[in-house]
Amino acid sequence: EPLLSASQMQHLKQKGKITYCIDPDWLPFEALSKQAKHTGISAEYIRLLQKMLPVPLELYPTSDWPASLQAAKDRHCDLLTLAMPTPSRLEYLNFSKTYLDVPNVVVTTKDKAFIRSVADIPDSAPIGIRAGFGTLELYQQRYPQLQLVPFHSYEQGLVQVQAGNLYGMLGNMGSISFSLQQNSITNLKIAGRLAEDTLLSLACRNDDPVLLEIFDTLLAQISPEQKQQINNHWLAIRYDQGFDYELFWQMLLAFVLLISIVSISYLKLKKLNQALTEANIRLEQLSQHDPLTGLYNRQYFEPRVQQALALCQRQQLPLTLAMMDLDHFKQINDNLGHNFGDQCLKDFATLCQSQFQRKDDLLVRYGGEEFVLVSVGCDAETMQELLQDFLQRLEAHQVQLNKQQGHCTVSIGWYCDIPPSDMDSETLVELADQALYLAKDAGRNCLVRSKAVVSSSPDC
Ligand SMILES: Nc1nc2c(ncn2[C@@H]2O[C@H](COP(=O)(O)OP(=O)(O)OP(=O)(O)O)[C@@H](O)[C@H]2O)c(=O)[nH]1
Repeated sequence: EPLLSASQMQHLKQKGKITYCIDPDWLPFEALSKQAKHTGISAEYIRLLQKMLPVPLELYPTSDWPASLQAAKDRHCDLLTLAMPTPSRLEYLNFSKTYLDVPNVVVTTKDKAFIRSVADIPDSAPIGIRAGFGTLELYQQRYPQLQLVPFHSYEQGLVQVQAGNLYGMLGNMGSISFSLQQNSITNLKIAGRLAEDTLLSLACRNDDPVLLEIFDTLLAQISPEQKQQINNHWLAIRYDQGFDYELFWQMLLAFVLLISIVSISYLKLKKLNQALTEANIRLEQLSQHDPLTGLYNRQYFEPRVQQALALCQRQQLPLTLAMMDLDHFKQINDNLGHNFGDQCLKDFATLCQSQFQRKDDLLVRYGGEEFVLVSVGCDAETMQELLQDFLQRLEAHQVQLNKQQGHCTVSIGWYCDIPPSDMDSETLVELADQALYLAKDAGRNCLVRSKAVVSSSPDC
């Protein structure tokens, strides 16, 4: 089926040819080459349209765009290839449906914020725009608050943006990108896309309404794929979205929030860990120490004495184990009260700690009023002196609680020797214990060394 009706065909044949005007300097959309040839996007559309027409499409060359508009007004040409419908143009032109839709963008220096709409352009900031184009008319009408400064070329405007005299330059993405590339401008950025696109149509002289019908029909024949191919050829210029400050701040805020949450959680966790560590230390303390005297308890003693024994056996060192039992402690309790008894135990422990201060000395509350000293490496002579001195210091010490006063003494059975390799800790304790009984038997407040159990008399 033919595209055009018989009457439309007849009309065209009567005309003989169709003349058109272009903007001779508006790449990538259209231009006249040095060889006076029509080039750019509209040239490709003209080629496609020509294939569907029975009569030639003929370029009517002009010196500039206003001259093309004037030529259309004067009916020197039947068509304008790419034009925006504006009220003034509608007086002498009809416009086809939009066949080219190009985003409008704003170019600024790189330090400016991202622009999403006209509202993001600061008040009274001068914005450059191409003079004589439909876009100027459109923005003047829609946004009277904008300080639009018309320029006769994009280049002139962009230079002013670079110089800081303009906040930005507004224009369609195709022309702007082309101008940036042509002039090798790299210190500007496309700061944002505006809501309104440049919608371009084919304009036909309005005294010949059949022309509009014909070109609307023919343009509808051009497939989206063909349009895409043309666009890809001329408009596929990658452009920098610019630095999105809004996104940057949002991301920074999110980052700060995240860091805060992590830090707070970390601090809470650290506090909990600290509390846990402290609780563990306390627990360990409790599990290893006697609460009344602060000395190690019997539970702690068992593995330690085995370690000390093994060490001395291995390294042939003298090992001391002194079993110390307070004398007549029941009587002290009975006569002066249980609290006074407690005070005696505490004072005993304090004196003991001050007497046996070596790093490896182990002092243990072994039972009620029974204590053990384990010491590694000290020879028997020195130990004898230390223990003897301790007996005297304890005897001389006055225990005081409230207004009560008293003294306590201790009996000590002690082992001090390089332990034989077959000796175990139970035997060691037993030897000291036996010596302690001898010390008790000998009248208390004295020392008995286990080795000398049989042969020597107590050292009381
Ligand atoms: N105040 C007080 N007394 C305790 C504690 N643990 C044990 N005792 C008492 O210590 C006394 C030990 O008495 P005994 O075993 O008869 O020994 P003793 O009276 O010291 O007699 P000898 O050891 O033979 O000199 C008992 O009366 C216990 O109640 C304690 O933590 N505090």
